[in-house]
Amino acid sequence: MSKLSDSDIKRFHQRLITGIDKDLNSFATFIKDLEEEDVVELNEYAHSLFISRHKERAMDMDKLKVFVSLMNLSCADVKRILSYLESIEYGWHGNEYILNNSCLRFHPLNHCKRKSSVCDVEMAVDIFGEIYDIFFDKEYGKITLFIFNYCLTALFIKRLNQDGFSMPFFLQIACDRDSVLYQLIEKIVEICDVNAGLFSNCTNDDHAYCGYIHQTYYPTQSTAKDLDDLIHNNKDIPVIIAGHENERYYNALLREIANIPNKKNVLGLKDRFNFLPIFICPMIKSSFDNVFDIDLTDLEVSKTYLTLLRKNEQMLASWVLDLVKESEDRLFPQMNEYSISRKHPFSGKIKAYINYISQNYPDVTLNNAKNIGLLNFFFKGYLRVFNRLCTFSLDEKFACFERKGEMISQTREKNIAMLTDLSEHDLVEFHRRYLPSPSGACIHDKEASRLAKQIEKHYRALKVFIRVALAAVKEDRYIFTVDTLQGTKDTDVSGKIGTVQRRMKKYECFRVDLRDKKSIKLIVAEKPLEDNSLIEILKHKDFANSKMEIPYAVGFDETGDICIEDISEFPHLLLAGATRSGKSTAMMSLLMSIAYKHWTGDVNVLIMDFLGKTDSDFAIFNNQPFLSCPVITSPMVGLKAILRLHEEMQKRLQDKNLPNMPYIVCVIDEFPRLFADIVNGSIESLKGAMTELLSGGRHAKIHLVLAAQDPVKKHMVCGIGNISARIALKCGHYQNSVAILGRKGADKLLGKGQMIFDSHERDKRLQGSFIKKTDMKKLLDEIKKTYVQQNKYYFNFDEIKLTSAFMESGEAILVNPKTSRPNSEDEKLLDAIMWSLSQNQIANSRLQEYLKIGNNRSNRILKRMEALYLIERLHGNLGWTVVPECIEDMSVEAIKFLGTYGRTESDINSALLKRSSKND
Ligand SMILES: Nc1ncnc2c1ncn2[C@@H]1O[C@H](COP(=O)(O)OP(=O)(O)OP(=O)(O)O)[C@@H](O)[C@H]1O
Repeated sequence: MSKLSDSDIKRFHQRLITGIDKDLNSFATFIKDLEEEDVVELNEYAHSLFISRHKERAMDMDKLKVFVSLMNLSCADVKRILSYLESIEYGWHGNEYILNNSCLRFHPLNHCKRKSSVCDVEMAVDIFGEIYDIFFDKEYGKITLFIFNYCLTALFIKRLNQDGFSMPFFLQIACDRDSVLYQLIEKIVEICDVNAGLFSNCTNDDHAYCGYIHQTYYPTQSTAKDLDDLIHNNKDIPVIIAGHENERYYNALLREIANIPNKKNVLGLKDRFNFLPIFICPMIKSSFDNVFDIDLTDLEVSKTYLTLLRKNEQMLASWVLDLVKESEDRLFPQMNEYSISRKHPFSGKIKAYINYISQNYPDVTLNNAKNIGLLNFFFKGYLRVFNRLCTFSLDEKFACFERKGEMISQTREKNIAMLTDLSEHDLVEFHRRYLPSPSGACIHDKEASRLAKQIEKHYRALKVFIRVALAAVKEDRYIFTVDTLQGTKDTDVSGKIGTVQRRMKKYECFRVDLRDKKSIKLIVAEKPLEDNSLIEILKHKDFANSKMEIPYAVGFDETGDICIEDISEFPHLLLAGATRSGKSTAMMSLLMSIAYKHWTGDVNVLIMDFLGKTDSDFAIFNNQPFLSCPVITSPMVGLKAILRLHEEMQKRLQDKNLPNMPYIVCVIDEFPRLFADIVNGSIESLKGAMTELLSGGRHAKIHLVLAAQDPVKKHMVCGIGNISARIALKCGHYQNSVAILGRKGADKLLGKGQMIFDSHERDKRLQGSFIKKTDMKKLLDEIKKTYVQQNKYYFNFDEIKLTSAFMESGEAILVNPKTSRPNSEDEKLLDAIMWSLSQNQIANSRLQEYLKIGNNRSNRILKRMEALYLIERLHGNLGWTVVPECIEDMSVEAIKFLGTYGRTESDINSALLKRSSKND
């Protein structure tokens, strides 16, 4: 019964079933209840009954087939057990590898993979030359080296598993089915399949006796069957799983296999999952943490290189066979009896090597180090085969490599060591290039790793394929880098972010940062981000060491990094946003940055605040030595200040001492109000001065910072087109965002200092810096103490002088006193204003009483006074408060009105004086 055909077995089976039906039934029940291990044991028992010598194994399998057929199991079960029994026949059995190829197995002296000895150094030089040309070819060497070593590892996968090692990655390569590269990979896999025969080298008459032909695996529609086939028939050999013709089944199988390491125990595959396939597909679409994806669709391998590999296939394949058959010698030459008897002989050596890799290449992730360590470990062993083939003396030296342009002569051991060092280096390079930071590899933080996987999963469900890797963990956030896999665009990642965030409810902050052209960043945090400490930036070493002329601590970017910008580079800045969006806060930060950095008088500052509040928030800076004059709140004075600044610019441009002069930064809050309150005659000169300051100010070291709620052209009046640095805070309407940035976006900001900043770099999204008033006060006090005025060109601007100079100037707003007579309504208004200026508060009833007029008329007058910014309604309809405390607080229109009817500056001042004396 040396070779039974299937029909023989069937016939025999049938006879036995009818003959001893009863006994078989009880045996069948018995066998059905057996565990997997029991079947193994039964098989071993059968082995001990039937097998005595290796040579008889082929026949033993037939006997086993009959044995199993007797069990009266269902056809599918019989097939399963038979395939299992067949599969356990070859591959690793302890330290021995049983070949599946009858010719290689039974004709050790006469088969296609015989090795020939290397008898002299000339031959050694030739062989080393060929090895070098194959594995270290500049263009294709690294690919070959990587795949070849991966295949060597696949041969030892069972032994690795037994020693508690698993490969961190399965391998998936994208390449064209008709490419030379595909043929190259097939050839490498075939060379490394120890069982495959090399027919061109066969000296036996009938090479069908080989009994084994290497085959690529093509997935079918039954993933379970595929898996069964692969596990049983492709264990302990490298195999390609090809996905060019059956993409759907291929993807299903890849997903199943990629998930197996997680559920090996559940599936009962713990000791049987001994294969390491290479997946090859036309295009990489999937994304798994444990699949090393390499897209080589653009690589064109030369035919000459493939020919070189083919030419050497006999040598290469015979070395593989030797490595496997003599693995104890090749891989563990110094292993003593003690280590052989140990349960895990591999572990120590490989672990030490992996540690060495991760220490020597700190940028390489842990899993990559493991991969490199394992791959090069087998390559080292592989090269050692050569050593055994050499019959010449160990001490004999030969030169086959160059170092620094010179051939170096050294022993063969040294030559081998040089090649293994080279392969280590190339493998590291290869990993750096193709697997820079896979998720789950460099993510040491458990939570981050879990999060990365979740993110990938949610995106995958939306058909967006990405690989997520951790870039940094900051106190309250994770920053991931995202690599898109083929077919996925960057915009797919940002487009689906909302859906992914909704599915990951725990994380309130989920942002994609696409600014860095090279990589996408994903910032994930449980709470909305709250970096805004101005003090943190001011005390940061980058701020202290900054060589910028006028550094401004703008805020924090999405990843939590600080952002500092140079005001002198802007050269002017427009800052705009809705009310309460954070404009004043941003300007405070800018002023604090100047105060903190420049305490020797190299930057002078002018602050104007036209918000119309009685107490300007900027008043906190009054008396700070870097200020050229107290905060200006009156547009009239503002007008004069701009004219003076313009004059200063012209003066400076003629002055050769300009380089030594301080910078002047002029900050104007609610800039449009400056124009609103200036009468026609002065508007043109103000416009002209502003426009010239904006275009030429930088050359005179003068920089403007303009803030506005609504920066539409007609409000800004002067040409702001050449203000290239712009900060948009939250806008109420997208049109405002367009007015500031030229595009939408700022309308989507959340407020509270969130900003979009365009300067030399566009579209920076920042959280503006913030400092509490109390801290600001403390800090300013400290700054004041340390301030030393060193710059002798200090730009001093005296507000009082400004006011009177303005009043005296030809452009005075008070036109020809006593030239007009008021009509009766104006007369009443005139009286009402003069009377009100002497009051703190007024009420409709009191006004009626004072002017002796009725309710309607009084209401009209109050409305006109409100329009002139003279009074403001109190809460709860409790009357009006009178706004101006001094003449500078009065609007230009009001002064003009009074002037038209002959009221002079001294009239106004004496009315105001009455009020202040009342307060005293
Ligand atoms: N960078 C920031 N971080 C945190 N909170 C901020 C920030 N900027 C502003 N805020 C908050 O928003 C409030 C309004 O800010 P701010 O007064 O600067 O706005 P604004 O745009 O100048 O308002 P308005 O136009 O009414 O003057 C502040 O009181 C503060 O609480």
